[in-house]
Formats: sequence, C-alpha cells, structure tokens
Amino acid sequence: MTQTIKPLVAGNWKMNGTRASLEEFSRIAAGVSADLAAKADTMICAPATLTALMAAAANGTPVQVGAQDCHAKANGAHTGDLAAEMLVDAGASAIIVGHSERRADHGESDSDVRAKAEAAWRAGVPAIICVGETEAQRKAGEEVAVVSAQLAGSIPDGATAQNSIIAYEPVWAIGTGLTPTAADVEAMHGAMRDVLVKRFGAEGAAMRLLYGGSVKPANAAELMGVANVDGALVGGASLKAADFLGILAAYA
Ligand SMILES: O=C[C@H](O)COP(=O)(O)O
Repeated sequence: MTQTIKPLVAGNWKMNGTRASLEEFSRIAAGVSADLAAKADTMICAPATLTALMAAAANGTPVQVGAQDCHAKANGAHTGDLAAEMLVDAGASAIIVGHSERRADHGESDSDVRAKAEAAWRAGVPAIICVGETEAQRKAGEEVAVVSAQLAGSIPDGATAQNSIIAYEPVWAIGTGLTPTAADVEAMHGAMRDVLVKRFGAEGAAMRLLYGGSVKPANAAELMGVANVDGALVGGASLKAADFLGILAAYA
C-alpha cells in the first residue's frame, strides 16, 4: 500500500443541487472533524451554479470545493462553457476532467481531456483525471489496455503528484450499485501505478489514485483498504451527509 499518500475523498454532485442543498453541504462540512481532516482530504465537486456559494459555506472548514469540468481555453466565444480560471475564481480548488459521463454525453476524447487538464494547471489547480473501461471492454478482458491507453492520452506531460489526481471509475460501476471485487481493483490500481511510475517516476509513485463507482458506507472500508487506492470519487452517496460521512469513516 502507498502509505505515505494522504487520501482524498471527493464527492461529485454531478447535475444535482440547488441553493437549498447547501444545507446538506454544511452538514457534511460540520461532520469532518479535525482528526479526520488530518487523515484524509475531503472535497465536494459542485455544480457550477453552486461553486461560489459552496466555497463560501466551506470557508473555515476542512472541506474543499471542486468543479466538474472546464473548457480548455481561458476565455473567448464559447457560449455556455466555463474556463478553469472562472471556476477557480468562484472558489474551485480542483477540477474533474474526463469523467465518463462527459466522454459519453459530449464525445470528449483523450486529447480533449488532456487539454482540459492543462487548463486546470494553467488556472493553478490540480486536475482530477478520470479513466475507466465499459462493461463490454471488461468482459472482453481489455480493461487494463483500455485504461492504460486513456492514461497515456489523457494525462499531459509534466504531470506531478501535486497537479494531477487520477480517478479510476469503471463505467459499469457508476450509479449501478455494482463494484469490482477488491482483487480486481487491486489489479487495476497496481497496473495504473506501474504505468504512472514508468512515465513520471517518483511523481507517478506519489500520485493519488482514487477509486469511483458505487462507493457506499458499506463497501468503503474494503475498497479504501486496497493497495494503491488513495481515496474515492463518490457520486450518489456524496449527496447525503450521512452517506458521505459514512464513507469517510473508513479513515476514522
Ligand atoms: O464521479 C463519481 C462517479 O461517477 C461515481 O458515481 P456513483 O458513486 O454514483 O456510482
């Protein structure tokens, strides 16, 4: 296990939440004790409409606020899009890029994801770069090859443990209640670590590798205890303080 890496448990609220949901966020923030914060970093990646409000609510708490996507460019005629700089200005301290829902819904390629990761760096925050195979790819035994290719194409040169966090999210495990076995997660995260060390050396060895896909309080301790799993990217269970704090209890 990569014991020296401080884990990160990041929630991804996806397209959920209005101003009324800030109460739930405040319950999350209130539940992260100083003791827990010393053991694991915590973050909620807000919908863009809530970034600034959530960042204000997070002020003085250990919980960071992240964003879920950004445009590759810093400004310009891109109606409806948001630059990384704008999200950081609103209070985001990290930006998810390449989530499988973006790849599927918006046709984002590895090179698009790479450009967005560079945009996050340009804005001064780490990119949370997502990869993961589909069910068909896993059934075909292609999962390591698929994820390795995504890592090669989506992570820019110059990635460090400070500017990049990698999230492995098998597409078939997202929102389904299905998870890979601990042995499957260990095999994948080990393979990812090898790829990262080969390309980035000590920085790759120190990079945080998150697991995402149906992480719940009931399975968090097992999944977070797997070698080379340095935290989680949590979707549905991050919307409820009790569930998110239940996942964090894996680090208590
Ligand atoms: O970004 C989070 C992942 O897509 C996981 O979502 P989930 O926890 O609802 O399965």
